Amino acid sequence: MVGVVAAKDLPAEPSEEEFRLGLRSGIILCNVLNKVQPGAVSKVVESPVDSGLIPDGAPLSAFQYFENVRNFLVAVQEIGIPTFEASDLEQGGKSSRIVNSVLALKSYSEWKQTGANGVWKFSGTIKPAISTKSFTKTTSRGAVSQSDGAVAKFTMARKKVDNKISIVTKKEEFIHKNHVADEESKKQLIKQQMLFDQRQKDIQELKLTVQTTKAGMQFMQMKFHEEFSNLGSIRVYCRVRPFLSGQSNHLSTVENIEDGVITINVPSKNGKGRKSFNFNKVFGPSAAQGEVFADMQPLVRSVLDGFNVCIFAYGQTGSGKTFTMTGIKKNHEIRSNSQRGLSVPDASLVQVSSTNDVIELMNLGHKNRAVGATALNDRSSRSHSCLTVHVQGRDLTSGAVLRGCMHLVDLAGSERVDKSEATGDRLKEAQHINKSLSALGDVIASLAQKNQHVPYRNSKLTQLLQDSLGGQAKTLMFVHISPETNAIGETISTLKFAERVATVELGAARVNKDGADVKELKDQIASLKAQLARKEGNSEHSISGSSGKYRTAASELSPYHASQRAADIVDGPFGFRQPMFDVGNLELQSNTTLRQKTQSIDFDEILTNSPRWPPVNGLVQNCAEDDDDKETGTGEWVDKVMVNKLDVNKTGNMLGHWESDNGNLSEEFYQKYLQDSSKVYSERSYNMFMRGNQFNIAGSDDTDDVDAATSDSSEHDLLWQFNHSKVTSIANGNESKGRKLVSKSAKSPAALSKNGIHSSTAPSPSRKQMNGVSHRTPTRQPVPVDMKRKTGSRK
Ligand SMILES: Nc1ncnc2c1ncn2[C@@H]1O[C@H](COP(=O)(O)OP(=O)(O)OP(=O)(O)O)[C@@H](O)[C@H]1O
Repeated sequence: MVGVVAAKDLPAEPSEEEFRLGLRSGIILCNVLNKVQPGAVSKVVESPVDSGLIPDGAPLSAFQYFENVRNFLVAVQEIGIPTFEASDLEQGGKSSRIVNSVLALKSYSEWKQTGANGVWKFSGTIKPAISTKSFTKTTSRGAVSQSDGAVAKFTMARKKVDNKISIVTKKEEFIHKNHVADEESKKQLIKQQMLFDQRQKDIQELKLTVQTTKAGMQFMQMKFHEEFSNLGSIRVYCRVRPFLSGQSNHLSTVENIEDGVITINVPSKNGKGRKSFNFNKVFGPSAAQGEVFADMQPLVRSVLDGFNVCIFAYGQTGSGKTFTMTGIKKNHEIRSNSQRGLSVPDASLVQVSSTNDVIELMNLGHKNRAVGATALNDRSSRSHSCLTVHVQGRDLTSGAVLRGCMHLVDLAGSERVDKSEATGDRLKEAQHINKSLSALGDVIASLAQKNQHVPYRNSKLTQLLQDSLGGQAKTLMFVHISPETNAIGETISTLKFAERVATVELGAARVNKDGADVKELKDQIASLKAQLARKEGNSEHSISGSSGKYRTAASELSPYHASQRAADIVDGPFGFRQPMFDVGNLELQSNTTLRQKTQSIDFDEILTNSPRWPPVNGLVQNCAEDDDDKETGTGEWVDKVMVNKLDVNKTGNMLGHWESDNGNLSEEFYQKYLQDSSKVYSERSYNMFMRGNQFNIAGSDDTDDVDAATSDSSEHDLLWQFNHSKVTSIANGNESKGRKLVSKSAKSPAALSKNGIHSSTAPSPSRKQMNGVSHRTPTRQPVPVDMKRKTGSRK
């Protein structure tokens, strides 16, 4: 049986648990009451705990519970305490204890603050108006009678409570709204977090893509450089000179320049035609020097990577070759000042401290290029000029040695002698120049046709360029043209030639690199050979007597001379991979006449007074290199940049008369130059000088001289045979005598004999083909057994 306890039975003060239970049970009571008397409690607040909004055990909202209790009490007040069936209470799932607890609540005049966190706090103004006296104890269906008393009071209280309730409700709504807002912002936050995560992921992916692309780019770049390095083929640039100041007619033959294509206006039957030429690059008349240099900078820089580089300027006389190669070919201004007299503002001022310094400077000035006025160029270079820079670097980590050298070749201009109005010496020069340029054409033609034999030896120029044209160097030909209409013939032939050059395929450019260990071994061998050679030199000294002083000195200088000299005589003064300084010394030894003539030269003095340059080891190392090492064993360069300037033809021209018929240097030469130089020249200037000497000796079999004498330098010399087949040229009968000679000389020693040249001075292609090496027996020199050396033929 379930009963309702009478007030007297109520505990004086319910326990906290009872209190909570009472509060919790408010909803049950309301439900039970409503069941007994439907509609008694109009509003039953669902417990937030029961509805799951507040997790069990969390602080409870007193209002929510209390509201139910209050509603129950109000309802009881109004309808009277009903009689509960036990089952009713049971239905509520709670025992009578609950009911007791609830009833216990009303016995308090004020609600108390209970609980630890204060959420229970309720400043109770609700005071149940039910008098405890009005409760009647019932037995089976215990009924409680309603008290008559404090209805009015209760109504007032109820109003107050209602007010409170509305406030509380608002607060609850506010809280609810906040809660909803919180939920919303929570969702937003989560959404943003997800977005952020996604972005992060995207960024990571992008980063990865960038990295991959970067790596790809680097790879491509590397490949490009690799391929560029290996390309090896000649690059051809073209430059158009602007009209010169003073020229009145500015009608240019150049129609258009665009992306490496230059279009020239050419006269044709119909009046005007056009012809386009393709090059790697074309610089117009307005191109500045800086622009040109910027383009060539990587090529120049590759010398530091151990490549051999050759840049040669080609073109008609006056077309701007020297301008490109030297920056300006400036006329020094001479100023007259009343106080200081004459002055040359642009001239260099060099400090000197000895007579030698002065002589050396004079020598340098003397060696500066001679120019001569022609009708086509009032300061025409009458020689080819070659500036060589040797560079050696060592990889500090691996110890590998990289060697590179760069040749800057400013060719003398080709010219039509009728136009240049050259006569006398000028004419000879012109013939000489045209002849060697023509030989260059032959070489290019042979290379383009992939001929087995390439006639490098037909001129000094082609000998000089041999390794750059056929070897593993990087070669840039810088072709120049004049814009004037009256130069159209030369312009077209020049461009045709250049285009032909562009088709030449060279071997892949190679780095001159020695591993540290190889280098060490080479040094050892070189040192041993040096000792050996020194011994031999000493013994020779005792035998040869008179020339002993010189020989001893020379052998100290370089034992390499003895074994290499003949090879150098035969194959040319300096391959591009040979240190140029070897050559001068070499020739001194190789020529007996010279030896006799130079006994008065005090080499000891030169050697003592001058720093040894290059180091003996370097020279000795060359000695250790046989022919097969030629590409890699390029000789030892000093650990600094060394600059040599050599005027190839100039030397020949200047000293043209000192090459006697028998191929030895003329007396006059020794007297005029060497003996003087022995007194005053430092080793370096001496070497420079002797290089020119070497050059002429090397050309002992050179047909230049003969050609120069026989060439008529007609226009056909300028419209080189490489543009047309030789057969055609010859058949046309336009071939100059000199040209025919050159062509034949390259092919038939017999032909040379016919023309008065000793057959043995000409290269022998048939022998080359047999063994792939050059066997040439110069008539003017004894040929040591070891003179064999690689031919100029490209392999
Ligand atoms: N790009 C240029 N801008 C201005 N002036 C130039 C340019 N190129 C050449 N010149 C001028 O043209 C003239 C001839 O040039 P340069 O002497 O360099 O020709 P070249 O081809 O070397 O002749 P040669 O073969 O006869 O020696 C010079 O006065 C030079 O200053």
